[in-house]
Amino acid sequence: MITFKNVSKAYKNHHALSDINFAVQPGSIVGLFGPNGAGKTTLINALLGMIKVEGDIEVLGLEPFSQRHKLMESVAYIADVATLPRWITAEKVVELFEGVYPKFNREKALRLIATTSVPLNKAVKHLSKGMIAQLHLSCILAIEVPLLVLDEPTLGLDILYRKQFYDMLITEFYDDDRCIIVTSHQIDELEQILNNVVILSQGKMVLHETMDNIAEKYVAVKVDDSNLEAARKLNPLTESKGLGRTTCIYHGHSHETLAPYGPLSIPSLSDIFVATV
Ligand SMILES: Nc1ncnc2c1ncn2[C@@H]1O[C@H](COP(=O)(O)OP(=O)(O)OP(=O)(O)O)[C@@H](O)[C@H]1O
Repeated sequence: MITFKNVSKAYKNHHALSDINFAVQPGSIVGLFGPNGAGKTTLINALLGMIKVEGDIEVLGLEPFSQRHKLMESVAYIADVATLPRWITAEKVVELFEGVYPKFNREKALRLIATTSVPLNKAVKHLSKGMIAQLHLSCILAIEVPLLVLDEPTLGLDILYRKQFYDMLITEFYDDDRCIIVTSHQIDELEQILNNVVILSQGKMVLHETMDNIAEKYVAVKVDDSNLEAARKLNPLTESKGLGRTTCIYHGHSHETLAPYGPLSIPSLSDIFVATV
């Protein structure tokens, strides 16, 4: 669905993206992570044809920059859920989405809104932030496009709404023919729903793996302090100190090689993030 070949973007002397290569298949839910300034928004802007870049990008068979108008018929892009015009009613928000997105399914949106506590006749400014998020989310999930791009969608929402957001994304939007790209700084919350991970650092792609490969290639070992010197000889990516034990993250060693140094586990995505960035 998406192919990036040798994609770079420079602003004056600063490389916001450097030689990015990756491909995304239908059915992918891709987590796009990176520290502040890593290039995530630039990558999304390139993907949506909002900026001109060096290299080749193909999204749904189109070249985004020159064919953006056509591409936008098949893409929904949402940054920051819970930012809707405050002066219109919830019902008018549904109309607004219908006007903006050709593939908006009004009946689905109304059905999803009916499962929330959002009253259709109330102005957005009279709804709580959580209700606004539910309203926005119900509308987003009713856009029937193959590609959904979410840039920090749950910013400012509490943990319950964030969880509900991701649950609904899977149950109400996802299927094998669609693709979701989502950026967030809350890495571990997304871990359960992703099947692909891209990590950027200083404009470079430092990791692009399926979640299955990550579970195979990365191992966390709780090493007793008495074993630490020996464990260090295997070049852990990171070490984090605990009481009497140090957790070392390794890449590319077999479980047999690492087992003598302590109990093994799959590292969390945030541990891998820290280790790679
Ligand atoms: N229009 C622009 N002009 C000049 N520099 C820019 C422009 N847009 C982005 N940059 C620079 O490119 C780099 C990548 O920025 P980008 O916004 O893509 O990062 P990000 O990963 O989305 O960061 P954050 O997590 O903070 O939103 C940054 O150093 C930024 O200052």
